[in-house]
Amino acid sequence: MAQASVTPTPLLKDELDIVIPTIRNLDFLEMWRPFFQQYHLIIVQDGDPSKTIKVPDGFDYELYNRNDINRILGPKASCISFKDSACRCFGYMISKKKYIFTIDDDCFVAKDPSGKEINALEQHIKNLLCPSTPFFFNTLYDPYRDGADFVRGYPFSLREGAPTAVSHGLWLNIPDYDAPTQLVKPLERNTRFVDAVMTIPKGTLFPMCGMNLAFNRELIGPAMYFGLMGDGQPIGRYDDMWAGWCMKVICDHLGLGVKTGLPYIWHSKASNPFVNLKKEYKGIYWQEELIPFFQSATLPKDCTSVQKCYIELSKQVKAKLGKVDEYFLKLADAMVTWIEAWDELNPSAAEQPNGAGK
Ligand SMILES: O=c1ccn([C@@H]2O[C@H](COP(=O)(O)OP(=O)(O)O[C@H]3O[C@@H](CO)[C@H](O)[C@H]3O)[C@@H](O)[C@H]2O)c(=O)[nH]1
Ligand SMILES: [Mn+2]
Repeated sequence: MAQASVTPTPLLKDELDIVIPTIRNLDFLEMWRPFFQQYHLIIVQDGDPSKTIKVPDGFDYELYNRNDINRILGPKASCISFKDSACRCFGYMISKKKYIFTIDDDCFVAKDPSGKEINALEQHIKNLLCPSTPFFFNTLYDPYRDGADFVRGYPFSLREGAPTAVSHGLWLNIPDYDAPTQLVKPLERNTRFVDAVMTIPKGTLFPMCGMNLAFNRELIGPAMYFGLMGDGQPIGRYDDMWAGWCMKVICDHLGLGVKTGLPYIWHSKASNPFVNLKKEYKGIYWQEELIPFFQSATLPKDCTSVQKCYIELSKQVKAKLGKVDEYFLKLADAMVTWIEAWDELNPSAAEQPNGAGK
């Protein structure tokens, strides 16, 4: 008898939200339909709330514009950026799911060297569902992938690995370069597909890009604040960088893992490098002081939850970065407001030890 074809239920179908920050119609979803249609979308509409964002039929979504954010958060909405992709972190806060995948609306389905379309979401889920190796580097990269393992000399006491909090994907075509690099190399395209996933070692920071990113919201969600960027702020395009530095310090403290590498997406649009330069330039010199701050940041043992870690970090930001620029005094306060808003919207998960969910 012919077997009825059964469509497998996508992994984490009811445990993952896809968060998209946008200022434009979401036609890009058509290309992602085979991979995204079964998942719930959280669309964070930036800019003019009176503009209508068109979403292709057949997708299950909730959409929040600035009016919604102000209505839901009240005065605490001040911590959510306006006119910058940083607004996406509101989607992380309002979600009720265990996992988040966030993607920009100029990111499309890439193909691997064999020409097969890459299901980026599926790869992120694989990355998040298997452990990380932050305490000892495995030279054959991800030991949990099919066809790989721990190499000789890898301590057996460390082979259980650590829970994975973040999966950082990459980009073919337009790489995520800063404005000066973009200006010097306007035609450079990333054509190099590297078939690897690796854990970023404990004690090492990295430049986290928000355009193709997934994370375990119950393990690290409260640390994924994308800061004060865009309208009314002296800096932009450092939203994901700030979140990545805070997140990594907290992951290292709590013994959580962060992976980078597969999956790739196809990044189709180079934003204007001159506009980007205006947004980024303060960040380009501030980061020479920010990185040493994060590299030397330590959190006390009694910081056993992400919220406690984040509040402690905000105190250190206020104490040590205010001398860099008074912006960081404002940012430190916004970090506290973010946690207050997060706990208000997520009372059951508030103050879980080690960031664990309910
Ligand atoms: O004011 C805005 C501008 C854009 N968006 C949405 O955010 C993403 C990213 O926008 P875009 O692709 O135009 O800009 P990029 O320079 O390529 O973005 C990279 O820079 C990072 C820092 O911001 C960002 O995370 C990277 O992807 C799109 O979905 C826009 O619709 C917005 O919400 N508000
Ligand atoms: Mn882009």
